[in-house]
Formats: sequence, structure tokens, C-alpha cells
Amino acid sequence: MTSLVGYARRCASQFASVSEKAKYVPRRSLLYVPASSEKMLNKVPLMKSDCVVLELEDGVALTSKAVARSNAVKTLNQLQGSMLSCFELGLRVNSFASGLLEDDLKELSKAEVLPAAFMIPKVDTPEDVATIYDLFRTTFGANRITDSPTRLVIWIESARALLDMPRIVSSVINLHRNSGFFKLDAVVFGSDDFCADIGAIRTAEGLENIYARQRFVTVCKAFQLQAIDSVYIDLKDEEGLRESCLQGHSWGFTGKQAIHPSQVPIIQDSYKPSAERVEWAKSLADAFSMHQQGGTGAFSFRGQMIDRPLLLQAMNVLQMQERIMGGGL
Ligand SMILES: CC(C)(COP(=O)(O)OP(=O)(O)OC[C@H]1O[C@@H](n2cnc3c(N)ncnc32)[C@H](O)[C@@H]1OP(=O)(O)O)[C@@H](O)C(=O)NCCC(=O)NCCSC(=O)C[C@](C)(O)C(=O)O
Ligand SMILES: [Mg+2]
Repeated sequence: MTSLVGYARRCASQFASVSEKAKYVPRRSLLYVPASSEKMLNKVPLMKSDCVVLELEDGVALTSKAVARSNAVKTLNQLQGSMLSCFELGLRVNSFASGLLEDDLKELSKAEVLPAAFMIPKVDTPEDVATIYDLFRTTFGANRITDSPTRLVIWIESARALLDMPRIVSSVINLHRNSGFFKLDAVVFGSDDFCADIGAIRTAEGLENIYARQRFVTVCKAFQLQAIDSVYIDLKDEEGLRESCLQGHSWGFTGKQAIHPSQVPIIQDSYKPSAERVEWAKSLADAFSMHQQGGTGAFSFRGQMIDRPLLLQAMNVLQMQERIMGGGL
């Protein structure tokens, strides 16, 4: 069978910067596993969520932070080199403002391996970014955090962070370019903390978050980053979860956070590219390749003007489809 990513790669060769997209990590569902619970951690190798997050922050009580840190180190060491059912095993540390981050990093630096993604909540200002980097450098040493395949995922969770989001994201991207620190790949919207910050009352419909989610997704996409939508906290309401996923997907979000394994199949299914979308992406990539060979840049395809941004969208669809089919998720 012809590789779908082959289509994307053929097109990608036209643009050097586009070829970085080849390392696409699907994050339709991002499932938190509180690292204080050994019972939950034991399930990690078989979890079929695109991304599994070893959680040290708000899913762990203050009194259990030490045990959670040491369990996280053990889990990273035990799972290194193992076949996991997820695409990415991330680790969410405590925020800089909590005063707990330094202790997290000191303990985590004892692990033989780094997680596939470091995940940092409540990044509120560009200055936070510089301080967080300093903490990583002093605890891990510059060598371990420079030019590493580990990716970075950050959370936007306050009014101030939402307004300052372009500067925050730019400073993380520039840090990677200038120092080789982990590459930013995705940004997550922390709607619970955001609602608390602005004094909104959380409702099932989520009207209180509409502006925030739209601004959030727009900034993510302006920087070509994955945008991960809010947690759906009503564990028993499968229909409500599905509706929330379909809305997020149609607004441009790439995935959604999950707090319970039962939410994962609904989220993953909702964020899977439809057969029509895959067919559109394949045909567009073919047409793009053909026009490039013929020396044409912009062209019309099914009544739409096609240029680089639409090619990027098509590549994301194809790469996600390829990874999902290959990984059996
Ligand atoms: C809600 C809870 C307490 C219900 O936990 P439970 O044990 O009462 O649920 P259950 O239905 O009885 O569980 C069934 C089975 O699934 C297991 N299980 C259940 N959940 C998980 C899980 N996540 N990972 C791995 N395994 C899990 C559980 O251990 C059990 O296993 P068993 O059949 O062998 O006994 C539990 O699901 C949980 O702790 N979830 C994670 C909570 C968390 O990490 N919250 C923080 C992230 S969200 C957040 O911070 C906000 C945000 C983004 O920042 C912002 O919007 O601001
Ligand atoms: Mg939060």
C-alpha cells in the first residue's frame, strides 16, 4: 500500500521548513495518570491514549508530591525501551509559581531517561519561561536538555497568560532556536484554572469559555502548534463529552484532555480524521505535487485556491492518519 506520509513527504520536499512536520506526534487524547497512584501507573504500558501524562500537578495531593515524584522516576526507568501502547509518554510537573518545580526537577534528574515530553502548567508570562529554563539547566545540566528529542508542552490557564499568549509562545520558540532547549509542540488550555482565575461559573455548555477557547486555538494555529482542548469533568456524561469533542475538533483543536480511561475512546474517535477528510488530503497532496512539477504555485482544487497553509493542513491529516493506522490506536 502506498504510504500516506509518502504523499506528504513528496510535497514537503518543496519546502525545507515543512519537512519538520514529518515528526508529527498525534495527541488526540491526553490522559492524566496521577503519579501518586501505583495502581494507575501499572496500567500505563497498555493505555491506548495517543498521549499519556504522568501527573505531578493538581491531580496529586500536596501531601503525596514526594511519593509521586519518586514513582515517576521509577516508571520512566522501568518503561525505557519498552513497547508502549501510546505514542507519547509525557510528564506534567508542578508550575513555577507553586514553588514545587525545583524539587520536581531535582528528583526527576535522577531518572536515567527523560520523558518523551515535558509538560509545564500555568506558564503565565514570558519571564516565567526564562526562569523555568534556568531551573532545568541548573538541575539537569545544559547537556541533557540541549538538542534532545524530548518535546515541550505548556498550559495556558489564566487571563494574563491568555492575553500574553503570543509573547509566551514566541519566547518558548525562540528559546529552542537560541539554546537548543526542548521544542514546543503543543499548548493545552487549562479551563478549570482559567475559570477560577476570571471568576466564571463552569457550566456544561461552556459558554463562559467561548472567547478564551477561540483566542487560544487561533494563537496556537498562528504558531503552527497543536491546540489541546479543555477537560470534560462530568465522567458519566458520554454524550456531552462527544459533543464537546466534535465542537472542539470543528473549531480547529487537535485533541482534548482526558481524566479517566473511559473518556479516551470517545475523544480519539471524535478527533480521528474522517474518511472524506483523508481523501481530500490525499487528492490535494497529489494535485499539489503535480502543480509543483509543472511550475505552478497556487492553483485551484475543488473550487478552492490552494497554497502552502492548506498543504500543511493536508499533511497534518495524512500524518495523523498514518500514525493512527500504524500504531493501531
Ligand atoms: C477522577 C478519578 C479520581 C476517578 O477515579 P476512580 O478510581 O474513582 O474511577 P473508577 O471509575 O472507579 O476507576 C475505574 C478503574 O480505572 C482506573 N483509573 C481511573 N482513572 C484513571 C486514570 N486517570 N489513569 C489510570 N487509571 C485510572 C481506576 O484505578 C480503576 O482501576 P481498577 O478497575 O483496576 O480498580 C480518576 O479518574 C483520576 O484520578 N483522574 C485523573 C485526575 C487528574 O489527574 N486531574 C488533574 C488533571 S486535570 C487538571 O489539572 C485541570 C486543568 C487541565 O489543569 C485545568 O483545566 O486547569
Ligand atoms: Mg490547571
